[in-house]
Amino acid sequence: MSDVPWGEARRLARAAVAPGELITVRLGEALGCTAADDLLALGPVPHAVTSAMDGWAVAGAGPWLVDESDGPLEPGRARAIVTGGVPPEGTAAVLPTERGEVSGDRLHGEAPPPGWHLRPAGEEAAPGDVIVTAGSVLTPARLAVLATTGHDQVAVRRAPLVHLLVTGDELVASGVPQPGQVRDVMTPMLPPLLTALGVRIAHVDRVPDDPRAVARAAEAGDVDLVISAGGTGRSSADPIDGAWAALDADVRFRGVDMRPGHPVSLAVLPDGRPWLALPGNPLAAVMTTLSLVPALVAGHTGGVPADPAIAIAAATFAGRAGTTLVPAIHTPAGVVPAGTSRPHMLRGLADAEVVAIVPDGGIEPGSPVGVLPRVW
Ligand SMILES: Nc1nc2c(c(=O)[nH]1)N[C@H]1C(S)=C(S)[C@@H](COP(=O)(O)OP(=O)(O)OC[C@H]3O[C@@H](n4cnc5c(N)ncnc54)[C@H](O)[C@@H]3O)O[C@H]1N2
Ligand code: MOO
Repeated sequence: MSDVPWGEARRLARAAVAPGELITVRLGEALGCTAADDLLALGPVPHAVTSAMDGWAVAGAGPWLVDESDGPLEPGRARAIVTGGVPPEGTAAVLPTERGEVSGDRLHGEAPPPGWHLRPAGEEAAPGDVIVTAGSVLTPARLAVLATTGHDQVAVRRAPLVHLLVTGDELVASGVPQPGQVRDVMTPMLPPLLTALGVRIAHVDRVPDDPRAVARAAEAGDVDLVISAGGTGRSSADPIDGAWAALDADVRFRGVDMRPGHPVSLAVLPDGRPWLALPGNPLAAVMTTLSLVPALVAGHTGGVPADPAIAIAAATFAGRAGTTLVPAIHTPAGVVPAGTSRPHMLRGLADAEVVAIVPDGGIEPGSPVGVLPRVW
């Protein structure tokens, strides 16, 4: 099986995941879920004409007689109003508190232009406007928009539950590693990184480099996705191939034409759960996570993985064959490589603000380049 192109790997990843269960949740429980349908405004926002200022609703020319009644406002009259208040019928404009002065029973001030500080009904949304499109992740601002337009509950799909397996007999969890040992960076780094990309971490397990142990660990756990780190190679110490063979997994790709990270592979277990196998080199694990996890999440939630943003290169980004992912930083002239970014190194990534997606042949200064936003 030869390496698949980067874009094709993202399509295959999205297609490998069946949509998750459709549920209805109250707004307070919907954060991070994905809207299953287009959501429409249930009423106009604002619901009526409202005042944008504390002050007085006025009608006709001033000075105005300050009126404390409830009925329509007659010309030559003013009535106190607060921000968001519904002005009485007949209001021509709102005079803010700081623009008027009351002496006796009269309000003095410059006549406001008609409609001043009056918000029209439905200015933000008319009933039936699509306010959140199907497939959108429900962020705090989207939940607020749903609340203002009258929603109490929404039909959603939850973020996928993930079982993370970290392989590597050489790994140690604390202290300065001795020769032959490697400090485990995946266990502290991947769960928050994956969470930022829209998954829920159900379990994190360190497993030995033994195909049967890895297969057993992957079978346990009621989750939507399995993600493993390490062991994708072909040596006897690499357990992923053996675990997939033992579980009769359907391999969708074995390797992607990307650097770093070309050994990344994807299979689907007989019970339908996809398993993304990240390579063990730490920067390769992050670059493959950034490349493919959003596509898996989109498959589960019915969303669409965001396209890379576009930045301008302010330096040469050397491209190897296929797609090269390069940690980069912003400068006033554009993005430049972050440095110290070999596949086994994380210092460049730690300082990076974006990851540049460099096509075959590289990018010259002044050219646009796709970038992925920081979640690391
Ligand atoms: N003969 C070949 N050897 C290698 C190839 C190849 O094509 N042919 N590809 C290289 C590339 S590229 C990568 S990436 C790695 C992929 O290796 P594995 O997925 O099998 O990962 P490991 O062998 O388990 O680990 C590789 C490297 O990363 C360190 N590692 C692993 N897990 C962790 C962790 N949790 N924290 C910190 N460091 C970790 C591990 O100790 C190894 O040094 O294969 C290359 N070799
Ligand atoms: O995927 Mo590997 O990083 O190119 O070390």
